[in-house]
Amino acid sequence: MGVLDAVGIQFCNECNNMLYPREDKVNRVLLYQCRNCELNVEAERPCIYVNKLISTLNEVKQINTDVVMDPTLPTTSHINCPQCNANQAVFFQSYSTRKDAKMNLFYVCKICRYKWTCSKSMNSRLIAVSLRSLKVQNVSVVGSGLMGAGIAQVAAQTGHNVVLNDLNDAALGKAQKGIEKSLGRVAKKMGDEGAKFIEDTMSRITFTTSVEETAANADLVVEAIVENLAVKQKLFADLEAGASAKCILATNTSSLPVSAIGANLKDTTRFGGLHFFNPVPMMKLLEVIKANDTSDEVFQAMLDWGKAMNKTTVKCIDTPGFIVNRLLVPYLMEAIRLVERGHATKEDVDIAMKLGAGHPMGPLQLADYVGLDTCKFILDGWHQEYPDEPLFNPVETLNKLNEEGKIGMKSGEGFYSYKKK
Ligand SMILES: CCCCCCC[C@H](O)CC(=O)SCCNC(=O)CCNC(=O)[C@H](O)C(C)(C)COP(=O)([O-])OP(=O)([O-])OC[C@H]1O[C@@H](n2cnc3c(N)ncnc32)[C@H](O)[C@@H]1OP(=O)([O-])[O-]
Ligand SMILES: NC(=O)c1ccc[n+]([C@@H]2O[C@H](COP(=O)([O-])OP(=O)(O)OC[C@H]3O[C@@H](n4cnc5c(N)ncnc54)[C@H](O)[C@@H]3O)[C@@H](O)[C@H]2O)c1
Repeated sequence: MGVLDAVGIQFCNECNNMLYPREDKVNRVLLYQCRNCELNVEAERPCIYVNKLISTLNEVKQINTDVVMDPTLPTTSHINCPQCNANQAVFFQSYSTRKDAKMNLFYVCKICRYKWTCSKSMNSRLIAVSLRSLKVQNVSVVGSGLMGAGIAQVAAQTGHNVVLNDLNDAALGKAQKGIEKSLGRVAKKMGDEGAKFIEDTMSRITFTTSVEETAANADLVVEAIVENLAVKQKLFADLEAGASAKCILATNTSSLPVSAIGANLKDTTRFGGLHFFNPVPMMKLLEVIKANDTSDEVFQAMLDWGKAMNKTTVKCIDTPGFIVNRLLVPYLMEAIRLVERGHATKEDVDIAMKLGAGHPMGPLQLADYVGLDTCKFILDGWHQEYPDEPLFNPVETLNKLNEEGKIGMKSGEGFYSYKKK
């Protein structure tokens, strides 16, 4: 872009008009001020990017695609990119000196950086939605394993500032490599913009072993550590001690009661469940769980954040397995029982469910993918809790494979072998 005056564009929370940056010279801080109402707020960051546009026929060409990194700009998930179809675009209004010029909105895709414009017809709704989702900007993720790394990656991809926490540097190093690898798979579909996309995304993630640093500036903390009630409860006590009063605390548990995990918090209204699916970058669903005390405001903010993460959200109360796992656990276990009874081979069960029910993986493949240790852990827990429910009865083959250390893809063998030949 040529040499243009610097102006950050943000929209007013009160009346949806544009906010203008202004320097408070006495206190030396950057402010955003509305020219329509009284709103006058301190900018979250003392920095604005250049995205002023000259209203000419070539407006779109003049947009600097670096605006996707501008933390002051809203992001919409309600419009799909005409080039790559992703629904994560930053948007802003045109600046025009001509009286007769229509007000246009300009979009830049956060994924492939395609630039486009369209008229302002739908913008009130768009802006309202985006402002709500912007409430959560700083996301901390605790546990950098399979799920935590994926959640951190998607949060960073969608423009959040992310802190990723684990117990030691070895775990964080592994997570970093995993995220880079996954981003590489996404980026290879982006052509020339791919390398920059990886760099930008990685630059938004801070890796730490400090719980204090994890809690300090977070608007939302998502916990994805080991599936153990006491360990999770202790972590949340530590997080609550270091987090701001309005920080939302959420668990990604697969099988434990959400309310029990948050039971010892001083403020249980800010706590709920955010259940992601593996692999997080690919799976489009997020289950949002209202625990016993989750406030309506917190629940809405979690739903909004799910959209900002580019996931489709479904709501569920705090019931075992929520929606997906309540149906998936019996289904996977019934598939194993069917093979145990000798009614069909494991290969045929998997083919049948792929081709006959349209599933991307058959149930035994999926059990291997999830991990047979995880499957057993969930089943045993539910069997203990609900001994009269035959769907949760122990499954012999599952126990045997676990005893043999064949716990699925991650160990190289489960129902199938994944060893490189
Ligand atoms: C007792 C029971 C216990 C239940 C436990 C429940 C656990 C939990 O609570 C709930 C769950 O999560 S339940 C589990 C819920 N999960 C399910 O149900 C999963 C069901 N499975 C699926 O949806 C598909 O098989 C996959 C999406 C996994 C793979 O897709 P595919 O087509 O079969 O095979 P492909 O050839 O490999 O990949 C194709 C392309 O996809 C892309 N890509 C893939 N992974 C990526 C990543 N990590 N990053 C980035 N990109 C990734 C990539 O572009 C790749 O191309 P490339 O050229 O290779 O780079
Ligand atoms: N694997 C799945 O398919 C899946 C899907 C949805 C939800 N979940 C849930 O997500 C959570 C994590 O599962 P995962 O598969 O990512 O596990 P994982 O074993 O891959 O990762 C867990 C990570 O948490 C770290 N950790 C343990 N205690 C910690 C602590 N006190 N502080 C910081 N880090 C700690 C471990 O070092 C490890 O890196 C579990 O609650 C699980 O039920 C798993």
